[in-house]
Amino acid sequence: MTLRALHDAARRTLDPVHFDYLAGGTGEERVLADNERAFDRYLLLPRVLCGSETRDTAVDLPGARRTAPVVVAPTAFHRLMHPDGERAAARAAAAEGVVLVTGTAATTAVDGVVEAAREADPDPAVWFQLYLHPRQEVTEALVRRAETAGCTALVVTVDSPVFGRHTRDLRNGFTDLPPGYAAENMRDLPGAPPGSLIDIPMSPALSWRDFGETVRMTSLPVLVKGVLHPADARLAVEHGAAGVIVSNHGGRQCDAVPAAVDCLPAVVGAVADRVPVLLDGGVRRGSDVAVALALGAAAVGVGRPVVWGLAAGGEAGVRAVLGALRDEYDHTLALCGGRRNTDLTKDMIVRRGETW
Ligand SMILES: Cc1cc2nc3c(=O)[nH]c(=O)nc-3n(C[C@H](O)[C@H](O)[C@H](O)COP(=O)(O)O)c2cc1C
Ligand SMILES: CCCCCCC(=O)C(=O)O
Repeated sequence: MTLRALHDAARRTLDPVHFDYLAGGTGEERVLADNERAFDRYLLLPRVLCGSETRDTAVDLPGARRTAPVVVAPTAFHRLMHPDGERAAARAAAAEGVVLVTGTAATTAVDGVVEAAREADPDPAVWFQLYLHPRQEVTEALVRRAETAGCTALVVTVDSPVFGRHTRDLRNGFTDLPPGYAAENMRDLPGAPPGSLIDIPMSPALSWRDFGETVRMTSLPVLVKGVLHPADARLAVEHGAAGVIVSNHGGRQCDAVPAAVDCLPAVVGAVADRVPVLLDGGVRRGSDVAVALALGAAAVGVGRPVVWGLAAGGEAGVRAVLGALRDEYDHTLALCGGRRNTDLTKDMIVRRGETW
């Protein structure tokens, strides 16, 4: 099935309020639209007579050597989308040989997510996405939970000093999870009675110092997610980040920022000689993966399409999305004369309408 067909199937399957939560963005959804549209502005300039019969798309990322430069970006509340929720996504990602990022707001606790990934691959790569808690002991408890579960890296999301105003959710009155669903990682944390949950508060008072303290509390590599400004990418590396994810949260935070891919070259210029730079936002086809890699990304994250697959077909649906992206990417790499990811280089990018 094509990604478009899976999107349509997800729309037919899901409660419209939950579909809106998945599909929507902040404000007038300008950034959401631009993330996808921006990829149309980049074209690939193939090289010829330099390819090979088979290609090696493997990638080395912090805490993970995987078979394709695609990462399942953290998306909250999978059990709203399919009864098997995060477990289905984890099995699919592990079976397809890609990193899965599960998160603070997952509806399955991180140990269950890693356990499910191990059903498909005894040595999976599951990263844990962390919203830093204003109380450091809560952040630390979440870090220990991820370490104990077997996560191989942490991802700290820094683009959410306050929660974005998701227009569709506000219109729909979708402000809380329905009964029977919870952000399970927030259960039994310090300061809460046994068995109870605590909130995931956003705090604009968090700083690079808090990020640095998180890096120091673990031996796992810590990536930072949600960087657009090259100066922040440099600060992230100075404070110990093992990788930088260029992201505007899929157009769900500030509705006046550039498309993620347009921010990639400056961040690559700032730090890619020191740490891997990843990108997410608007990746919908294998050629988008190739463009991002040619612009200097080590890998791309994919958010909504994975959840379309999950809603439409559970584990098989997620595998269909990841398999399609991998096949299209491999095909594009072949068409560009590449043998491996690093054969895609910046000189192979032209901007639509510009001469070079
Ligand atoms: C439904 C949904 C939930 C999300 N939840 C989180 C989250 O809990 N933590 C986080 O860091 N990013 C979250 N994101 C942002 C994604 O990780 C990612 O940045 C974004 O989806 C990429 O854009 P794409 O959907 O166009 O691929 C979420 C995105 C969506 C669509
Ligand atoms: C206060 C609950 C936090 C959920 C965060 C989910 C998210 O990041 C999103 O974009 O939605």
